[in-house]
Amino acid sequence: MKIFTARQIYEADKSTIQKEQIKSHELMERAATQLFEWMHSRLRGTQVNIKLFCGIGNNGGDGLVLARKLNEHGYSIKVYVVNYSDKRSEDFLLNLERLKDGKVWPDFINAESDLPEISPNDIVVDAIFGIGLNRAPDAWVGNLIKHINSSRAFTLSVDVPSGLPVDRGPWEPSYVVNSSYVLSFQVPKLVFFLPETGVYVNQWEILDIGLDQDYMINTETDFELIGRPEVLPMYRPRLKFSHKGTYGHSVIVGGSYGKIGAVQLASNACLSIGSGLVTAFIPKCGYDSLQTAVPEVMVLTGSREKNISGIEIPFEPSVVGIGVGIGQDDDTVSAFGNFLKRVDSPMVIDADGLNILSQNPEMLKDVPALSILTPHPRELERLMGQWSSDFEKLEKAKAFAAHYNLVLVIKGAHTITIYNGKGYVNTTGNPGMATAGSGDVLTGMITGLVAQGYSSVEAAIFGVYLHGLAGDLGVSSKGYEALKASNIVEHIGNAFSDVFRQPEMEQKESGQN
Ligand SMILES: NC(=O)C1=CN([C@@H]2O[C@H](COP(=O)(O)OP(=O)(O)OC[C@H]3O[C@@H](n4cnc5c(N)ncnc54)[C@H](O)[C@@H]3O)[C@@H](O)[C@H]2O)[C@@H](O)CC1
Ligand SMILES: Nc1ncnc2c1ncn2[C@@H]1O[C@H](COP(=O)(O)OP(=O)(O)O)[C@@H](O)[C@H]1O
Ligand SMILES: [K+]
Repeated sequence: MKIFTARQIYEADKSTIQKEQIKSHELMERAATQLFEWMHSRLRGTQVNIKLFCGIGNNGGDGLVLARKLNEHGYSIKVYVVNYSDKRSEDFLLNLERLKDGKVWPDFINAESDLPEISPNDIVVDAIFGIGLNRAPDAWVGNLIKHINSSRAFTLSVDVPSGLPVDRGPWEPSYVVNSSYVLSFQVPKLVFFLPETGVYVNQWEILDIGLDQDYMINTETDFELIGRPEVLPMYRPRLKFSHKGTYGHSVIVGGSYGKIGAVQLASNACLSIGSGLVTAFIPKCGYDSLQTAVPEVMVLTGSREKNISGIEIPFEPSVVGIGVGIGQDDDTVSAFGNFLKRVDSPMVIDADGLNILSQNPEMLKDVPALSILTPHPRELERLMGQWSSDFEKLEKAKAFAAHYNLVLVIKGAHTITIYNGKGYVNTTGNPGMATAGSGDVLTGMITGLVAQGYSSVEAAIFGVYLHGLAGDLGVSSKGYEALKASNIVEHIGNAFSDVFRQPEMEQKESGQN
């Protein structure tokens, strides 16, 4: 699913109005009807106090239409107009009159007003700012937002949490509504998925308001949300007359004394995702344990006992995944540098492999084109320097990936794969996966997909998706705290099956942060 910028959403809006020959207030009515139906189908007339905070633009207009409909259906509502500017939008004004026609009289809040009482049992509708926010809210509006946040009432945000700009980080983090639930029009917004701004969104759902499909289909976006519909077409079915050679021979290079488990996890994951053959290249000390732990994996050892000082692979691997548990011994660093010079097919580089590149940036030019680098945020910072916001991080990552012609997998709660100027935002995974070794599993999975003939970018996107899904399935039996990286490996097969499961009903895009 494409992720549009605010500018593109306004264009889609305009295009819809032109094509359908409708007025903008009719589109607002359509959007707010969706909001109403969402609430009504859940509340079914429950007599709870609903407090609607409406700005003076179109987001506020949506809130006023919703208020009118709730009132018509007998809900107990109170409307507050947050009067932050004189420039009221036409559709806001039209709907203010319509609301008054229904005998609902909003309270107008300005800088001098007392803060209205909000009980934890109320439902707050947050329609103060939408995607039109273009500067920091004034201090008094910010204080109102803080007041809403401290009320502990269930807070339903219209389109976006108020105070959260959609194309940059917030000016003042405490002036952003902490939404319990965001009902976002037509398309998800990138900020829902970034670590700095995703924290304002507990759960989100898309409401289809029928924006112009031609525009949506034909407009290129810089980011895409990756769910089941996006990965299904990537799947390469296994062929009846295939054999293990059909699915590639992966080599996992890594490990050092005390960190052989990383290679065990990666090579086990590599097998479980379907690589025909897997060989691990490790220092001598890991031989017995690895052979015992994963008998299906072949093991090659270097000449040293505790770390790798030279990498010799006596056959042509389909792909190499390198770096997990490898350490940064001087001899390992030079072995890694020499190896890079000798290999020219794409590889997967993780963990200390990335740290070695950061310490020795001259090696970057030897990384084969289309290699996949899988840094967590600290490793990414070492690779490309600091950033001041998530948006800057993404721009820097795009430039870095383009400069070296690489695929960059930025790991996190919503892992983002960067390639060729685009970002692919993953939707699977959970905080149970914040556990030792889960990154090693991902390295093995992506390596195993490349071995089977997936392109680098597909292997990264599909591997990240399956990894998160395996983690989600693991959590359903283990719980968040007890989930271990090896449980993720155990669920790789179930993750494949889940991709092909027929959804019980037509899937709506929604998510939980
Ligand atoms: N494009 C769509 O798909 C649709 C959008 N609609 C709604 O329209 C919203 C966008 O409405 P608007 O463009 O009117 O913008 P907003 O309602 O988000 O903001 C209102 C106006 O306030 C001003 N403003 C921005 N930051 C401010 C600040 N810090 N202090 C004071 N004033 C500030 C701006 O001039 C802005 O246009 C969407 O979020 C959505 O809720 C719906 O009505 C219908 C369809
Ligand atoms: N809160 C979270 N939500 C979803 N996925 C997560 C979360 N925390 C970590 N992960 C995933 O777990 C993996 C952790 O990788 P990494 O930090 O390299 O671990 P390690 O070095 O221990 O193997 C990444 O794929 C990341 O996306
Ligand atoms: K809002």
